[in-house]
Amino acid sequence: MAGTFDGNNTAERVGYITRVQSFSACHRLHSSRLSAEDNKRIFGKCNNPNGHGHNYKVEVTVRGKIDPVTGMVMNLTDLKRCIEDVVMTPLDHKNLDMDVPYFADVVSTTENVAVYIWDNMAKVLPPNLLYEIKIYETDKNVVIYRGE
Ligand SMILES: Nc1nc2c(c(=O)[nH]1)N=C([C@H](O)[C@H](O)COP(=O)(O)OP(=O)(O)OP(=O)(O)O)CN2
Ligand SMILES: [Zn+2]
Repeated sequence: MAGTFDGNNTAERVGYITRVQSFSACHRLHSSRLSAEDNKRIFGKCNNPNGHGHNYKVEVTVRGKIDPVTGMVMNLTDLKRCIEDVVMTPLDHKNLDMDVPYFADVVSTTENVAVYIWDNMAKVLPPNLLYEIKIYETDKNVVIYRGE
């Protein structure tokens, strides 16, 4: 009958789900490809030799079909475990430049932290599900990376 609600099970629906996680880390913005003068000029106070810290907030968003049986794009409990492995274990309470081998020669900007998280989340999630990594370095500095 026209207008009768038949649920949403006949149409394919796409949803976006996000898990939010915070971690604390310190870092220094410094490039081995730049002179000391250029590092100071470009990175300013963030080039302080002894570093500085942030309470980062990361939002991991996956995009996919809402399974008509489970009602889920993916189980958020599984997403939580992936974030624990990819974000919390390697990054929380760490010196990004010294404790995370990836950043030994990659400047630990929030853009590059987002790329690091993207690349490693993509390895542990089902194919083509990862949509966006959004990081709040501070309340005012926000970076989005979508794998491009
Ligand atoms: N493109 C980028 N620029 C900067 C990054 C970055 O990751 N990508 N990071 C920094 C520093 O890490 C720095 O800690 C940010 O400092 P600041 O802007 O001072 O942070 P606040 O939001 O706390 O600033 P206030 O305006 O003083 O509150 C710099 N640039
Ligand atoms: Zn910083």
